[in-house]
Amino acid sequence: MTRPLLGCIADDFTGATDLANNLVRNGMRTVQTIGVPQDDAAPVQADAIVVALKSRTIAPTDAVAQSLEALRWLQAQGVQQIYFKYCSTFDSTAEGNIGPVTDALLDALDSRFTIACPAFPENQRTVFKGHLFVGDQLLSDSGMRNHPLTPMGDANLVRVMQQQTRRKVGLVAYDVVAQGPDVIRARFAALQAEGVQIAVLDAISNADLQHIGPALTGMPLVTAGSGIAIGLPQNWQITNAAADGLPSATGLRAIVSGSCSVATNGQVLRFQLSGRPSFAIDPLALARGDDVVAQALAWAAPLLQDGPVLVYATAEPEAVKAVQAQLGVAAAGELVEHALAAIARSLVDAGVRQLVVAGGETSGAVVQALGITQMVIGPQIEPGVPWTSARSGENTLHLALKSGNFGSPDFFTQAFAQLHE
Ligand SMILES: Nc1ncnc2c1ncn2[C@@H]1O[C@H](COP(=O)(O)OP(=O)(O)OP(=O)(O)O)[C@@H](O)[C@H]1O
Ligand SMILES: O=C(O)[C@@H](O)C(=O)CO
Repeated sequence: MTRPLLGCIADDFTGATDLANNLVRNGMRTVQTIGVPQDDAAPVQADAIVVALKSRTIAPTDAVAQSLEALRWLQAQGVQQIYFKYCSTFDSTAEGNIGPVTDALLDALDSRFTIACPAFPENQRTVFKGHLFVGDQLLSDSGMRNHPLTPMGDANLVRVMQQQTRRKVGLVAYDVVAQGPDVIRARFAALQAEGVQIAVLDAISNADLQHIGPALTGMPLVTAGSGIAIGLPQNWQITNAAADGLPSATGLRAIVSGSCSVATNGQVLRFQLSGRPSFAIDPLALARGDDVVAQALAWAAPLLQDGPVLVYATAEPEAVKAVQAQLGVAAAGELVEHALAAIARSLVDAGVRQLVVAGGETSGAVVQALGITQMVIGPQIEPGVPWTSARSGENTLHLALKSGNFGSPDFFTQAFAQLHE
């Protein structure tokens, strides 16, 4: 029997598969659960467990409560280390939820020190002198400054984190990280002597992540994006080459996209330009009560044999703002998520077994509508996005949950080519 070593709490669903992907690629057999499993669920046989929550933008007290519930369940599984996964763009507000959840987990673990590091160099997220870069831009100059729910107007992570926590925040800067684990550990000790309990870490390459990993051995809580996971499996001497096996893919192919990020807008356009069929969801038609779900399915039915087909609500920022002005931000989001989730379920009823979903909130809604409770992580499609397999009722599905900002322009056309049938 395999005892899980690493227990992870992810604050959204695409972020959870992103983390699980990095663990699998580095040899850890990983199971992803949707929400906290019921008490009577069978013990998980894996090296790592990722509990996917939808807690990024909910009220801080709810995010804390859900994260503590996940912690208790992971502790009951016997894990040795807890990993709180947030976005590589540190998506949060002045209230949280990264700070409050970190504080609550440290308290519950009776621990006095952890790190904070969203670096994911393979996806162009780097941290230098405590500042987060997205590609060549500071976080605060990137598209994230206009995010509707978690606008990021400050790239200085020590300052951002300090606003959200009652603990003292410090920095382990690049010159230390570059010197390897022993020097990093010595800096942790020096910071603790100064009363620091949360250390932001610089990292600009995978080599840095490999330096950081061993310095985290035995630390009860790690808080990070998915990048830090790249350096952790070596701490348990795990090199499980068969970590990414999935069953053969079957059935029809579709994409459901509710992400309005720059990357997803480009991917939708590229899919359309390649001549593949697509169906746009109009949120105002949904609000009028039109049966858009039935219309989408009637459109898709004759096309599915020659799929993939794309059903999308993805739109440019001006169009989204216009809809939000009429319906309200939260109501528009929920309406579209609901519709896309119902469409995904109907597509599966119609025989779709290979499904790409774009957007974290959208993925959450779709996965819940499909009644999925666990996902097996398979091979990586592109950095941060693996194929997974999951049971939905009687069916086995292949699912790819794509974070809004991840993936090359050809992602929607390329993803299916990587599945073997
Ligand atoms: N045309 C639209 N008008 C208004 N809201 C929309 C529209 N299309 C999608 N939405 C909503 O926008 C939100 C997009 O969030 P989602 O998390 O799915 O994507 P994302 O933020 O790009 O992804 P990620 O969280 O992975 O970065 C959802 O709530 C979705 O329902
Ligand atoms: O870390 C990231 O950027 C992603 O896994 C994510 O969380 C997007 O929602």
